Amino acid sequence: MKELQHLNKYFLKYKTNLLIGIFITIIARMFLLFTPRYVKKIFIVIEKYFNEEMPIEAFKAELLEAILFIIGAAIIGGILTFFMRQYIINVSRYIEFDLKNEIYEQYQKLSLNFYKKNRTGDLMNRISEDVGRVRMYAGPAIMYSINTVTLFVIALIYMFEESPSLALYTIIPLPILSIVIYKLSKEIHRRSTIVQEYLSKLSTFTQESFSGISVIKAYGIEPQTSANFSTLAAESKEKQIDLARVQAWFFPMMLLLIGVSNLIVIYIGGMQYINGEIESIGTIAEFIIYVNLLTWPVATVGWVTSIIQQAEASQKRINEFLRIEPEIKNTVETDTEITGDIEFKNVTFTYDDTNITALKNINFHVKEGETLAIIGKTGSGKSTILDLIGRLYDIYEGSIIINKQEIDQVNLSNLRDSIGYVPQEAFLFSDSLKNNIKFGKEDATDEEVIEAAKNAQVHKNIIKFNQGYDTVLGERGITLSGGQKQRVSIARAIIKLPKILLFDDCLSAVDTETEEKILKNLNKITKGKTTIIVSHRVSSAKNANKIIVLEDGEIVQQGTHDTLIDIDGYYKHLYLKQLSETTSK
Ligand SMILES: Nc1ncnc2c1ncn2[C@@H]1O[C@H](COP(=O)(O)OP(=O)(O)OP(=O)(O)O)[C@@H](O)[C@H]1O
Repeated sequence: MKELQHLNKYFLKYKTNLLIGIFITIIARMFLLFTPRYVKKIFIVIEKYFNEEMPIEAFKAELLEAILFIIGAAIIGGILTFFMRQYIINVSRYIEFDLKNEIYEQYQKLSLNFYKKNRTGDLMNRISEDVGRVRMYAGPAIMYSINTVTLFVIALIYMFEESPSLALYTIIPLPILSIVIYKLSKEIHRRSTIVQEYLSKLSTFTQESFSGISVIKAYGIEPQTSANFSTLAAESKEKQIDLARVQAWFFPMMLLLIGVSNLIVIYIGGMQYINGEIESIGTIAEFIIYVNLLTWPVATVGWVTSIIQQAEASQKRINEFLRIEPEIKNTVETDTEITGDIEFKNVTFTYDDTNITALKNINFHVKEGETLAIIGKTGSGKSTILDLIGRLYDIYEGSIIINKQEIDQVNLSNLRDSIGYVPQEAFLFSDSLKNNIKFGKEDATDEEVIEAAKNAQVHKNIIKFNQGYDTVLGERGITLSGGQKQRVSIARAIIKLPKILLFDDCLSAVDTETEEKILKNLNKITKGKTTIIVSHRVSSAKNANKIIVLEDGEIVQQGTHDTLIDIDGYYKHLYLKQLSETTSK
């Protein structure tokens, strides 16, 4: 229960609703327990009438009174049960909502490293399945526990008042029932976890085959994919059948134990009646109702125990995430005005998960409004430089100076707000094109969206779609070509008119002619803004104020286009190669 203490703050938050719910539960159970007593009363009245100890009028009046009481208690009990669920189950839904938000907020705070170390499925499970299990504790488990305790205490008092020995015999099978249900619930949970795993395997498999359908078709491997699917589906079916087999035991076991309890009451009660130890046969009827009323609550003791165990395990997993301190923290509360002056001083950076030293002793300085181009082979560390400027990772060797201040002394949200970043792999949301562009600036007008799209050379493509800017993109923008996606992504970054623009090889999928046009537009837009362009093409770099060439994480050349084409090295090589490619076309 230690882990579940995390929920106490929520119980405290919703204490009023919870207390009302508990109060209503107690009252509702009291009404429910009127019934057996009045059933006994009816038996006594009937016995008296047949023994001619009561006149017919009195008999009718007493009978009517007892029946009305039973009906009244059932109606009131029913209404109260409705409100009991309304209060307690609703509290569990509020807690579920709060907990989901708490986890989601924590996810947003955590750095990229966290996402690399944890699988997406795991992250999703914590917020859906684990929270779902915890909710079962916060709602049903609490409700059924109060229900059981109240019912049990009141019924036991009534039963011991009537006949202590019969009461004792009646409750003997109940703990056995509880244990059996507990064992069954545990086994059901174990098997349903396996079923759940198979269901996620199946959905991952189908999702991947749908996303990769073009590859599957191109390679003609549909029969193989279908066979793999059938195997997985067959295994999943077996697990479902395993689960159904244990579940099928649940009700027969309950019925068996209720039957045994009823027999005990009838047998022992009958003997006691014959021996004159109990005054009326009505007592036996009363006890039979108690047994039936108590069976379900007692069975829930086992069920609730297993719910609490599952909730504890789930909350433990949730707490593990909630306790993680974000690696990248904002330590500056006051606003920092970002001008766009960026300097790297002896920066060496190693990714701690792969131990790859992506940058070695990097030094450069881009002044406000300047353009820096970074050229280099794949894996040379270009993207890493951009990630460090956005402080997606912290460095431990050297320093990154923004606005003449160490990067960790700059207000993190100000820094990120002032960056327009175009990643290497454009990611578009399943939303309209307009909203995808406005993502960079929520309050942008339609004119601003169009202007940004024009500058990114994608406006003409967009207006060709039937719904223009309102065209909704499928998952990851599958309806757009690679080059179109890149340009929408550029429009998203430039609509913000940020102080710093970071382009990570984002023109790789557009032809050189369009690249030329975009670069020309960018020239206008990026006036006064610090721009860093990562590219494999000399055409993207040639107009930059500074060019650095990276190799294996080190700067091997730096200068301007004019100086670098005169020096023998990677840049000149690339320039001549790309020049000959253009002229041979
Ligand atoms: N998130 C990461 N975690 C661990 N290692 C990484 C990560 N990102 C990059 N690396 C490693 O760091 C090195 C530099 O990668 P980086 O992406 O910066 O290169 P790049 O020059 O941008 O390459 P490309 O032109 O192919 O995009 C590579 O060896 C890469 O495997």
